[in-house]
Amino acid sequence: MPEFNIKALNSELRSALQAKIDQKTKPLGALGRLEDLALQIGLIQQSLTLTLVNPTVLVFAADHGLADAGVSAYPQSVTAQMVVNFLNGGAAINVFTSQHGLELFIVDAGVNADLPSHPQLISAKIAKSTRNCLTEPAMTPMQMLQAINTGANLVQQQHNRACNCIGFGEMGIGNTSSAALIMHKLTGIGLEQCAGLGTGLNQQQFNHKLSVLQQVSAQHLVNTPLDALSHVGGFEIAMMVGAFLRAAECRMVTIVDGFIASAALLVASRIKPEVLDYCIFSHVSDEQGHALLLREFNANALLQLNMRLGEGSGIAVCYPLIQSAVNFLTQMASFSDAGVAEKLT
Ligand SMILES: O=C(O)c1ccc[n+]([C@@H]2O[C@H](COP(=O)([O-])O)[C@@H](O)[C@H]2O)c1
Ligand SMILES: Cc1cc2nc[nH]c2cc1C
Repeated sequence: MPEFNIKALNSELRSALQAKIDQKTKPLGALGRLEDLALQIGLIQQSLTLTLVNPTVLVFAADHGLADAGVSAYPQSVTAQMVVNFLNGGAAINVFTSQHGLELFIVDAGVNADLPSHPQLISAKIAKSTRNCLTEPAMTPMQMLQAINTGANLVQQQHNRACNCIGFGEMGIGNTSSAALIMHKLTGIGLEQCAGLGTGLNQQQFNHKLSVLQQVSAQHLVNTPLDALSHVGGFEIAMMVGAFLRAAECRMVTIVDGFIASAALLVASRIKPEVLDYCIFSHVSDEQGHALLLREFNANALLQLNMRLGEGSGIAVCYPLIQSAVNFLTQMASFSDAGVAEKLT
């Protein structure tokens, strides 16, 4: 496992940031959670002058052997088909990233198909799909480490081209099952609360998914977060673990998407709890386990839109709020600039 040198946010600038926020021409506290965001971003960037440079979404795509067990409403082939859709600009994440000026790259972490080369596609396939964890570990420890390293290196490349704000999306038929299993193994919360309807199972199909997940869980004794990741994870999830850790190490503003991304963050945070200091939680997904998982992080997501898409869509949709937080701190007049009288004491 690579070493990640992640510093917890230190509070040195907290009072100066708070003073700057309070001097803006508004009643004290009137920008609510935008003020909390500005403070967090200031502590991440160790500056009173916030910037968002080359904001980027990386979408990690991979297939899951467990999809063979009938745990999703869609066939495995949809993973590759959606990657092609991303490359053609036709998916929700394309629309929302271009709407808000975010860069978008798709990472082939382990899609079960040969994909065309494309300027937005990063080929980093570990294998064509994980193994079916109903019968064997999803990946070898070597594959897991390769995936973690790849995720970290891809974020490093973004950091090297001055990107200081990043989010991770995913695409992988069957990956709500992997995410639920990871959550269950690491938190002890019952599978019936971790699993959900994913891409849209009916009640009977959900019962089947739950019984498959119970069988999987009984097969794998795991003692560490990395054990859970290799036994029941996915290549896209493992890459996101490395990505979250490196983003925090590089002091990047890191935006968290939905249930699957949060399961990756759970693994990362069990390795380095300080990673959470760098995270902004974009939304609460409609996937059943997500609200409970957010509670594990003590997180209060910015949006509740009943979305359950993945792809990084929550990141793109909440990005303008983060921009507003940065912009009010950098562009609003202070009481003295504007000659506005301050609060009566
Ligand atoms: O991000 C979420 O919270 C989320 C919730 C439900 C489904 N998804 C997406 O749906 C796919 C996984 O669903 P499933 O049913 O195949 O496990 C995968 O491509 C995810 O991006 C994503
Ligand atoms: C069509 C489709 C699009 C998706 N995007 C993320 N997960 C997805 C799952 C499906 C099925």
